[in-house]
Amino acid sequence: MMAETTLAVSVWYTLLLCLLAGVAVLLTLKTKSIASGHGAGGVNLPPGPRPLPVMGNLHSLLGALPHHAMRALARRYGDVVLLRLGHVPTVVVSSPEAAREVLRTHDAVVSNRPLYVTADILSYGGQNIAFAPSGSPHWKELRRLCATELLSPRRVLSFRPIREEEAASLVRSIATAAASSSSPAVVNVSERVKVLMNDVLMRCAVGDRCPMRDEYIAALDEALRLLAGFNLVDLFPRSRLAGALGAGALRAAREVHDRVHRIVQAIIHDHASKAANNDGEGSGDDDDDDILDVLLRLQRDGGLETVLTTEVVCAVLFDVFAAGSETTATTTIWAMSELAKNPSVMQRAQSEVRRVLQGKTRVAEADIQGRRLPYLQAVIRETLRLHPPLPLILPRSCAEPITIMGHDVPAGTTVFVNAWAIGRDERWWPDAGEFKPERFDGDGDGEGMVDFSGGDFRFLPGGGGRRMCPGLTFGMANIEMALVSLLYHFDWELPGGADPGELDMDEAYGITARRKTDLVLKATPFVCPHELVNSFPCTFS
Ligand code: HEM
Repeated sequence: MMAETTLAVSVWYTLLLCLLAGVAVLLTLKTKSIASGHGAGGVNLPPGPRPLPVMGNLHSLLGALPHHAMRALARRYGDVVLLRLGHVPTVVVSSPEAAREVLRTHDAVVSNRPLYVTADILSYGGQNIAFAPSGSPHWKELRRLCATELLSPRRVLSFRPIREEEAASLVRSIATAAASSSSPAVVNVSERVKVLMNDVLMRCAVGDRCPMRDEYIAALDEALRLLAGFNLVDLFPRSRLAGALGAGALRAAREVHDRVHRIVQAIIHDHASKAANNDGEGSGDDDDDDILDVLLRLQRDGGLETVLTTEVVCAVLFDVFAAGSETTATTTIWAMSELAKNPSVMQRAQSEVRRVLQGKTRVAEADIQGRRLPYLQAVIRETLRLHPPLPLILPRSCAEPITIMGHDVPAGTTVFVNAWAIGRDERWWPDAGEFKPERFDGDGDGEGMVDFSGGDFRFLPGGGGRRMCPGLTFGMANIEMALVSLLYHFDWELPGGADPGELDMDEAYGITARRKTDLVLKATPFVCPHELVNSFPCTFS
């Protein structure tokens, strides 16, 4: 349903763009070419395609996903390309050197996000972590809280039982489905993994007891769709016509925002009354606290650089859920897709997992911690190289004029780092299009664990610099637990004897690069989950 709506919007939008292009050509308005790379007054602008009047270079992005179209432009014009998307001057960088200049050399100047009209509504006017101005005490305090409280290694560890329980429940449901059919179960892996990650994130964020969970998830899904950008009101913020034509997106953003806000307020109210019943002590044990418990405690205690109003609490919860669930589900689904497409890699990953967990009937995190599964970790990294869930990381905005690779970039320009294109570039990754986890495997013939904490600019799944993702440790723990559980308990193959090499790997349009079609695989139980050991026969090695 949502995919259909998105498609309808894109078709409508494409038609509108074509109309605008037609009008522009008919009027034959003269425009200044920026392809030469020289702007007025001897400014050395980055090269790029010639913009049309009104729409700028939007037509250059038509017919392909934005990160694909941007890679094609980089191949033609170079690693730093200037575009005008509607009214918005935009630079796209597509090499590690250029990314280093954005994320390290000019980090302080390029660390704000452009606050599009829809993002402004959905982020409570930039009061959340992802859209707050980077120099502000508010953002600094929220980032500090992420590091020390909300997403700290200790907090991530404290969510271990939630990860284990939810992964076990996924395994149980697949095993039960397999038991009820005479042949291996056909499993919609995409749907199951999305539910798993939604449930894990929801429990970590607001606890078990959220009666409005499904409604909240649906509203957040809609919010993510709107946040994908490329709405008329975002591209033409100064145009009254675009304002009128794009009023629907604005209305939808306000409506979703109100819905999310109402639900979170009710959840907060529920938490607050439970805390009151516990004499204000939350759960009583800091390690049992969910993220909302922590935020409410900090709100009560005060003494922060910023005031945690209810709006700020809602905005931070929005961040945690919206940023955390989609990225981890998308990565897990792509990892399973690549493994299904590359059976020898699947076999090697499964052998490692089954050797380490031999004799167990359920996956406990304590058994897989540390470097016990180096090949599986290499599989996750290789997945993130080929399928970074945020292919253009998140947009940055240039506060002052800067120079990138010798090109002048004016203040106010939106900057995209095409992490997807960099990860697939033969110049830095031999056999770039192939799924070869060995390149990340310190024990194999690869170069070992490439740093993915933003220090190696060939590999930027979590972005870099001061705005780098604060949730990577949390995300990786969720992804690893899901993959280990799926690989340990089941053998997987494509249904109907389909050729693995033919598996559809197309991406859908959106803020994240998810699969276009659901991943559907055949699951044959290999190790029975604990609760079902005596219920039906499983294959044991
Ligand atoms: C594999 C999992 C994940 C990936 C690949 C990922 C990727 C990213 C990327 C590329 C950015 C933009 C960074 C930049 O502009 O340089 C980002 C920002 C962010 N991520 Fe993640 N993320 C993941 C998981 C999570 C999780 C689990 C959470 C929280 C529960 C989270 C919370 C955030 C937040 C709050 C920001 C905004 C940071 C800021 O603007 O200061 N992420 N993430």
